[in-house]
Amino acid sequence: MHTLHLPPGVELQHNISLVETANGGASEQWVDYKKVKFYTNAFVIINDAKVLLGYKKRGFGQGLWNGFGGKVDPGETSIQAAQRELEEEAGINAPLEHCGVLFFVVDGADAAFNIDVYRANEYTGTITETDEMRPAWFSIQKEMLPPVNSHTTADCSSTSDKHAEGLPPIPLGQMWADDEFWMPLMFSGRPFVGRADFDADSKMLKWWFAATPAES
Ligand SMILES: CNc1ncnc2c1ncn2[C@@H]1O[C@H](COP(=O)(O)OP(=O)(O)OP(=O)(O)O)[C@@H](O)[C@H]1O
Repeated sequence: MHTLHLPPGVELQHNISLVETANGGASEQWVDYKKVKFYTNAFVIINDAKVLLGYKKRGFGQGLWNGFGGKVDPGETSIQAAQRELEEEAGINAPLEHCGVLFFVVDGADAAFNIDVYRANEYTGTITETDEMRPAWFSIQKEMLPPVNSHTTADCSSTSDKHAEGLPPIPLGQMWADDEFWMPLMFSGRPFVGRADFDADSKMLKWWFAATPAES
C-alpha cells in the first residue's frame, strides 16, 4: 500500500491504515504556523439518528453550531478536558470515546488548533443552556451518513427513526465549512484525521481529510 502524504501538523498516534476521503481548495501551499494549541470537541449521538450541537453565543466561532469543547488546560489530559467542557457547556456527562483528530490553521489566530474529537452514544444529566452555548438536538440527515462505498446505497432508515422525529437537520450552513467533510466519518464510526486552513473571514482555503477504510 502506498504511503499517504500527511499535511504538516497532522500526526498519527498509531500506525493505522488510512484512505484519503477529501481534499481541495484554491491554495497550493499550507499556511505556516508558529504555535499549536490543543482543544477538544465532543458530540453526543443517539441511535445514529440525532446529534446534540451547541450554538456558540460568544468568543471564537460565535454564531456557529458546533460540538462542545475548548482548550485543554495545563495539567489536564485531553479526555479530561473533553469531559469538563461537555459538563461546563451542556451540563451533561457522557462516556466519550476518541474518534478523530483535526488540525486547523486560521489566518490571524495566534496558534494552530489541534482538536481531539470525541463521541458518545449516551449521556447522563440534564442538558442545560449556558452563557457560552445553547444546546439543541438535530436529526442526522442521510447525506451525512454516506454509503459505505460508492456502489452501494445508503440505508436511509435512520432519518425516520423515532429519536429524530420533528428535529431540524444538522445546520451545515451555520457551521464551520470543514464539518461536512469529517462529520460523516464520525457518524459512520471511522477514525479520521484532517487539516483545513482558513482565511481571516473563515473561508476555507485548503483542506485534506483521511480515515480508516470503510468496511465493505
Ligand atoms: C476552524 N474550524 C473548526 N471547525 C470545527 N470546530 C472548531 C474549529 N475551530 C475550533 N473549533 C472548536 O471550537 C471550540 C473553540 O473553543 P473555545 O470556546 O475557543 O475554547 P475555550 O472554551 O477553552 O475558550 P475560552 O476559555 O472561552 O477562551 C472548540 O470546541 C474547538 O474544538
